[in-house]
Amino acid sequence: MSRNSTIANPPIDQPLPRLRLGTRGSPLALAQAHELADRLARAHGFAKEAVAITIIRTSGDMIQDRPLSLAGGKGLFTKELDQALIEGMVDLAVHSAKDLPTILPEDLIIAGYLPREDVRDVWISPKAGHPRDLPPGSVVGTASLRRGALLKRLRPDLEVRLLRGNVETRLAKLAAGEVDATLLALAGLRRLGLADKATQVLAIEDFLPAAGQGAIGITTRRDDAATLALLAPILDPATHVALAAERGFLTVLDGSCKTPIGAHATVEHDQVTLRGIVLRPDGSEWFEACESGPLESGSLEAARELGETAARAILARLPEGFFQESAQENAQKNAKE
Ligand SMILES: NCc1[nH]cc(CCC(=O)O)c1CC(=O)O
Repeated sequence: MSRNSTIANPPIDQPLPRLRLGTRGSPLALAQAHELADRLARAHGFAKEAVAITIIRTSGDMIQDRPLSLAGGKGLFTKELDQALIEGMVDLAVHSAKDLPTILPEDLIIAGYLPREDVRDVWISPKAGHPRDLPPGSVVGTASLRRGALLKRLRPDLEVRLLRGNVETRLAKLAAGEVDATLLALAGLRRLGLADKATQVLAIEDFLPAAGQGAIGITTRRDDAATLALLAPILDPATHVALAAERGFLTVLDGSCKTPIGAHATVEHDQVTLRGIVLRPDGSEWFEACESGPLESGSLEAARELGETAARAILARLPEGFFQESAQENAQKNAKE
């Protein structure tokens, strides 16, 4: 660049805030990162390019051959992102809230969540419009213990098989006839522009979603006031309250991904309502709870306690040895495959 051109073209842009955003590299993670970057840029009137998206590969992305519940469970999608934040390589990280562990490293916090997408699961099958209509003995692929157990609750005769990979990979395996049907989150399909692949959106009563499903969570360093201030206008308080309740529920029960657990909280008419369920992996037995309480202003703590109360109501009713049996059942089933 010659000296002349520099003089002729003085910088006219405002200095851009440089935010480095860490994300996994899957198409869904990238779609979520772009959604966050767009919202930040719109809220502050700066160019989207001011948010530098940095892809970070996580252990969860590398393990493809076994269920993540056997590979260490929660944290596999976040550990490397956490490290990048702590080391100051990135200023914020974006996650599917569903994949965020209940405990974060001391230096990090969940700054909040974007407004939640539809929380429901969908059914995808060329063979039947609903799980009820699938021929006896058909094979359904899923990597989710929760979806497998909820499905077996409705249809004990179906075979549930492990189906891993990102959303597109799973759809390709279904199209290739590896399984007769699969279940996915509507939110993920929407973000990928693939919502038309859904055969049927499943009722929340039959398929209670995973804690955090449909929400995008953002983590930052606890002491990074500048990043937290930039995020404030785009975060959704109602989603944060609902997620606090769902995560409270999960924390008391089991964060290890070895038990099928569903949790869904809503915030309406100044009330928080949480429904939770714990099932045996084969869907033969289940335990439910529902808790409601007033929404006090800024009451993340109250919401978390509500979730914990619901979880304790279930814990009190679980047969002795429930979690060990569940983990064993899970391990045996996977050993057979
Ligand atoms: N574990 C993978 C994952 N994490 C978040 C979503 C969907 C998007 C969301 O729930 O926000 C998915 C795929 C799926 O469950 O279909």
